[in-house]
Amino acid sequence: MKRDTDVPALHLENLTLGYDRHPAVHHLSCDIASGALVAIVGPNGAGKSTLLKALTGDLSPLQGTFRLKAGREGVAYLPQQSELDRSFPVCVFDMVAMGLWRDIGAFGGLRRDQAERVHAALAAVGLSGFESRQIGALSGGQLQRARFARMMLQDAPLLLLDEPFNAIDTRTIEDLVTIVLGWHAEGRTILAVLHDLELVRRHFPECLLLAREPVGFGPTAEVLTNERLAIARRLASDFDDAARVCQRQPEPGAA
Ligand SMILES: Nc1ncnc2c1ncn2[C@@H]1O[C@H](COP(=O)(O)OP(=O)(O)OP(=O)(O)O)[C@@H](O)[C@H]1O
Repeated sequence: MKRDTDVPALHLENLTLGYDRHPAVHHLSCDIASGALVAIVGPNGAGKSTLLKALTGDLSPLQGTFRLKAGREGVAYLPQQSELDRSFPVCVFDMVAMGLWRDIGAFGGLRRDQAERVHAALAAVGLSGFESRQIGALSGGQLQRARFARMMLQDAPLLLLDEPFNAIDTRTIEDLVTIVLGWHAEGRTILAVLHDLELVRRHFPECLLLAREPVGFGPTAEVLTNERLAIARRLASDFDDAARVCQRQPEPGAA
């Protein structure tokens, strides 16, 4: 009989994704084990954000399928930071409390224990004392800490992080990496789009190298070789953005 731990957190089968019928990611097949800590790496335009968007349900596959062990409601997604994040007239406490929306509903008030959870999440990311600050008045690093606190409260088994350390100073990156490693130690499954290969080699045991198609998936040291990185760069630069949906089948043994 299959044990629960044998079921992958994420099963991708010949997944092809794109916009307006133009493919952006081709023929991606792999199983991500429950509790895995996986970096998604690849050149600009490789399809990394597109993959995360599909996993959140924002984008329907052009071909192929994927299966989430925890279902859609078990996914927490941290998109790339944008100016839009700062434009809402909301204070840090209320923004972080949104991580509890499944428990409290759109218009519910916070119980005392829920408010304590918000304070605890703020403390865990080093933002105690910032509760009543408007989010538009936070630095980029502070805002990212608040977004991590909100994600913490979502308490999801599958976490998708899109460039979580982009434009963040070294000290903040260290603190946020520690939080990610804590989530991993709790048994959550984590997929993070990253560009800093040294950081990936130091902290992420597994890696998916993407260049519109999978170039490698597995232990980071085996995937991030000079040879594979060169293949990824070449594939990304050769890609025809105007191509129609590709009919080519995946090569045997490809990720
Ligand atoms: N909303 C969209 N509509 C049309 N094309 C899009 C859209 N979003 C992304 N694309 C295209 O899909 C391809 C993959 O983009 P994606 O953002 O997934 O790449 P990425 O690997 O995340 O890149 P980066 O490292 O630069 O963030 C690119 O050619 C991009 O122009």
